[in-house]
Amino acid sequence: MSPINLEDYLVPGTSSTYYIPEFVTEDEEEYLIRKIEEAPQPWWKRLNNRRLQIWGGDLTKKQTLIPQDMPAFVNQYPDVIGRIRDLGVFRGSAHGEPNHVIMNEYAPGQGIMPHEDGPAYHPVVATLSLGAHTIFHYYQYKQDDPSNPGPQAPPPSAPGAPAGMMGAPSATGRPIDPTPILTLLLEPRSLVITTSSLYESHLHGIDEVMEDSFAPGSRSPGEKIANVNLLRGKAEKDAVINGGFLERGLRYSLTCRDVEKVTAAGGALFRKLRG
Ligand SMILES: O=C(O)CCC(=O)C(=O)O
Ligand SMILES: [Fe+2]
Repeated sequence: MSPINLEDYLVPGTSSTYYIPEFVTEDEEEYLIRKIEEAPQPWWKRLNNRRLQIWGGDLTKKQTLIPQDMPAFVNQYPDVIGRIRDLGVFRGSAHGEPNHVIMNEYAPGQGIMPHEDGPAYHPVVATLSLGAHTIFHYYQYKQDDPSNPGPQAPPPSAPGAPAGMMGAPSATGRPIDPTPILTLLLEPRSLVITTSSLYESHLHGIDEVMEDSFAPGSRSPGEKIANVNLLRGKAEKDAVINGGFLERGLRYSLTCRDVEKVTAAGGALFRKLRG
């Protein structure tokens, strides 16, 4: 693949969010999905509404990584980690490349509530989508505006916001504005890179829906899809431009980050214990 010029993939209307379609090929995607599905059962962690695997080690309560080797299918072939390093987006981070990956699995109807990724990480996340598309929303906290009606009276401009979310307090206890400030369509095989204030002071989430409609008046009307001109898939582009819809499928996301603090002995100890 020829070197990627990041600026060609800047999401319009943002200063530091990038969307790179076809970051891996269809063959690489198929291989990665096979490896994910072949993983031994104990690698999976089951949450209320989805399953995930954590690669690169566990975080302590003090937000320090106890490192473990990444599976070869992420840093050898097809070397997703190396390709992300070569983009240069982690140049200012402690290790210059991601050392930690949370791999989420979403069945249709599953998603993730708006949240922040938190302070353990250098404030950059690169997310590879595999298997199916999703719609990814960024949110801001409600402004401290005395004229703001507050959580009891959500603005009418938030059609179809997920139940339980309207003015819901976040993990930090601060109410969230339910109208997304930015919405992206993430195609399978694409990489999205979130940095700066969207990482540090905003939230992100995925609605729990079986399909995404782009019709006028829906939650993600076509004109709100900020990366429409960067999309590669014909079905995806047509749905967005013509106000159609896309059914959700089984999606995997590899969220790649750099944990700044790492214990020195962890990896060696782990390798010794494993023999
Ligand atoms: O699946 C995604 O694209 C997002 C996952 C996410 O936000 C997270 O793991 O923190
Ligand atoms: Fe997240």
